[in-house]
Amino acid sequence: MIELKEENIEAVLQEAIDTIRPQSSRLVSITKRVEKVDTLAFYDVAKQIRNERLFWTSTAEAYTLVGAGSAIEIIARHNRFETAEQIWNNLLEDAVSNNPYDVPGTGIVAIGGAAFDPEKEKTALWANFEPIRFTVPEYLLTEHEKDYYFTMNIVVREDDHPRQLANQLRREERKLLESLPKYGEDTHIVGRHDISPNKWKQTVKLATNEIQQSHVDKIVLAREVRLKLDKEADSGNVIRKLLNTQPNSFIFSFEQGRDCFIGATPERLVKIRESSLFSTCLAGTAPRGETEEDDARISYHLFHDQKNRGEHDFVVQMMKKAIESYCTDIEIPDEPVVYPLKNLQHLYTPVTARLNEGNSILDIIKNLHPTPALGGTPREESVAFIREHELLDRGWYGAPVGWLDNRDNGEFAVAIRSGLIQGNEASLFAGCGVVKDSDPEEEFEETNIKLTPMLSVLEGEK
Ligand SMILES: C=C(O[C@@H]1C=C(C(=O)O)C=C[C@H]1O)C(=O)O
Ligand SMILES: [Mg+2]
Repeated sequence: MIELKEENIEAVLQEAIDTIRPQSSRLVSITKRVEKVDTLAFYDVAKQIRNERLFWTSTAEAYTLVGAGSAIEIIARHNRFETAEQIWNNLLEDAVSNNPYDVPGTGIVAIGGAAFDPEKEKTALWANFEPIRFTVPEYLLTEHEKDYYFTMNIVVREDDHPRQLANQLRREERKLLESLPKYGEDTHIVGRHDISPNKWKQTVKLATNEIQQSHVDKIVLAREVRLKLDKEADSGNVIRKLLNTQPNSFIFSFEQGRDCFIGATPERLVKIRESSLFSTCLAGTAPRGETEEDDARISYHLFHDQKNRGEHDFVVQMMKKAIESYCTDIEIPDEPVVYPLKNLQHLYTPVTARLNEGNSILDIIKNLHPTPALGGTPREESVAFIREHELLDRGWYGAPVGWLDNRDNGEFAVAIRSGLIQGNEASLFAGCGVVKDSDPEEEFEETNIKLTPMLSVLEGEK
């Protein structure tokens, strides 16, 4: 990759075009620091110029990425992680980057996600979501420690005119950066259809039988709820409400035309910064209490409950084993803590480690996904059970979503507490870890509380 230090867009484009290989194209990326921008206003106005929008925020760190349009798409079907990595590396080799800032998530950044299980038959619901897909947005806004950066990614060809391109970029930049926040209307739920609750409970029973009779220890089973809304949902407004109601979460949106996969997940899969690795084990669930006392009592119970501790421990053990092969200095506390969210609380164990050289974030995701928090343990058997018995196409639900940049930074979360919105309809998803002594009614109730965050924003609360 060529790194340029040139302020003038036209000159950067000219130089990239002058040195292009004949009959080829090349990515040019230009980053600058800008005044404070309202990230939701940027997201909102983006829909006027492109029909693809992306949003990612880590609320705990006030870190946000907002993307508009798509300069490059990385799509892979077979050997999806390796293929995506190869396309990404080839792209970077020939790209021109003009980014004077050493800030994670600026410059050439690919944002995207993957399907939970590419071997499960895909239904029409997820037609627009590939087994793996990353987008390098045409326009990217990065908020990092209260500073704002704007990146333009342009694919140039040898017969392009730098001045024309630069003029268009400046026009669209002005539009994106100078808009005022404006939100779409709230929706209300006018129809709800839980897909086959009784059959789902029978599948939980089947899973507990399987666990009791075989060497399988845990199987995560999810279900789907179909909603009808009184109007088309505005994803910017949904994001705003998730930001208001779901602290300690990763709030994400992947929108293409009428399809929008959106959610607020508390579960980090992996974060890489300067070869430090951060991950989390999150499994074991209880509701929040009505009063402080009640809440403390529930939390105490969750912490001491053998069934939940078992569910959690399978994730910790797997995580330990998985990262040992590519990390040193691994630190995992012996006991979880209780992690409170707005509608529920989880058992939570943080993981930190130092990443050995030569491992990319895509290698790690490939190794970790699915953890026993979303698949089960052992991995192959539990995923095979899900593939055979679960009554839905998970699509991107339960799978990694996030971003990586050209300086080996990146972060991925597990896409739970989420839904696929399509105009005035939506599918929400929630699952839970089934272990040997799981009770189908209780697990069903657990999925209900996990659906609450998305249900309440689609019902127009806050
Ligand atoms: C599968 C989901 O959540 C997972 C299952 C949990 C559990 O069963 O206790 C807890 C957190 C997540 O690991 C979901 O929210 O859909
Ligand atoms: Mg559970």
